[in-house]
Amino acid sequence: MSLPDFDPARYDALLADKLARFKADFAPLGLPEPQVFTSAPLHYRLRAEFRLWHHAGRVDYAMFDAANPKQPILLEDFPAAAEPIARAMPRLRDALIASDELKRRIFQVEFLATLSGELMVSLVYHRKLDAGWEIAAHALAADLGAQIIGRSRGQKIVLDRDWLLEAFDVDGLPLRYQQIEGSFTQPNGGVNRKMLAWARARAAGAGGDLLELYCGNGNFTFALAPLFDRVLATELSKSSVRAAQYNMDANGARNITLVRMSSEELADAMAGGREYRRMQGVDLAGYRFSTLFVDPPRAGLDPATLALAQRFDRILYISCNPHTLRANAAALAATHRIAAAAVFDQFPYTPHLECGLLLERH
Ligand SMILES: C[S@@+](CC[C@H](N)C(=O)[O-])C[C@H]1O[C@@H](n2cnc3c(N)ncnc32)[C@H](O)[C@@H]1O
Repeated sequence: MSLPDFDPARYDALLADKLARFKADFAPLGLPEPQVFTSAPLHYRLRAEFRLWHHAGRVDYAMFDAANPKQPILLEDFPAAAEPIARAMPRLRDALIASDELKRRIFQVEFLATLSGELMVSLVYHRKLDAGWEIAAHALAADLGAQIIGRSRGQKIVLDRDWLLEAFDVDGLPLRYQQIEGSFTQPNGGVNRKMLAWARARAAGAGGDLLELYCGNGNFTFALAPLFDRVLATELSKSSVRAAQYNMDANGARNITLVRMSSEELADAMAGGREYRRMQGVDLAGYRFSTLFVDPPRAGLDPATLALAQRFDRILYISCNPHTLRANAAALAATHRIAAAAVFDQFPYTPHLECGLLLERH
């Protein structure tokens, strides 16, 4: 795949193509007309990662085209990057060029920004980082107004904190999220807010309790929890669960139980399988689940989780991969129909499309 051409003049036509493909793929499953949620055409990405290319005494941001992987494409800027990243990019490059401590054997930089305006910059090296690096990095952190992390093999130096605090509202509901370096967060902040609002609108009125799998740092959990009596939310990644725990307090959530468990384990526990120590104190049988919410990785739902989903009257499914979503929806077609659909243009100028389905029992 070649690098995207970020041309806002092409935005509408590219999205129309993706939408047409999505509608054609899902038509045999009885897809209702999807709601379409657009992205900002530029400066929409809250995460960006670049290689750093050393040449002629300087260093530049580089990306590689899969068709020509040995030839770096040097970048002056990155039009997709959110404003805090776009502002920091030239300043960071100039600071690297000016400081041997910061520049020596650096090979990668990862940016994470928030809608609340925070910024984290992870600098990744092929050498051990020492006190000299830390002094230079402190000056850089002050200059950029950013959290700086230094990484090399087996080493991670955090100058202040390795997380950001995101803050925004959805439907007037204020939401706060700790986002830990290296953990999953939705890349397109504006589109993420639209996904949260769509999920809330589809979940409204269901009542009862919610079971959520793949909850990450609680991105959807805290937006959906006020619509249900109780929520049981599960996630595999330790750091995401740690962030979700922090976010319980940050959002004043009182009706959520969070368990670190894979979807396969949760499906097994719900099917009356083996006893899980992590489920001690959780009265699974006491829940009155009306709705299952899933936002799985690209692979979609595994067979055990699909079998669990079959038992729910309502399944709200957010997916970053229409192919696995289609396969899962087809597997559920005997029991569930598609009651509502949406596409979210999280990844403009690429073939990727985020989508959502509300599946209801026939
Ligand atoms: C697409 S992300 C969604 C996270 C969250 N819903 C959000 O909006 O930020 C998928 C999440 O599934 C988690 N995950 C991956 N495999 C899993 C599994 N087998 N069981 C449970 N969670 C898993 C990942 O750690 C990641 O947090």
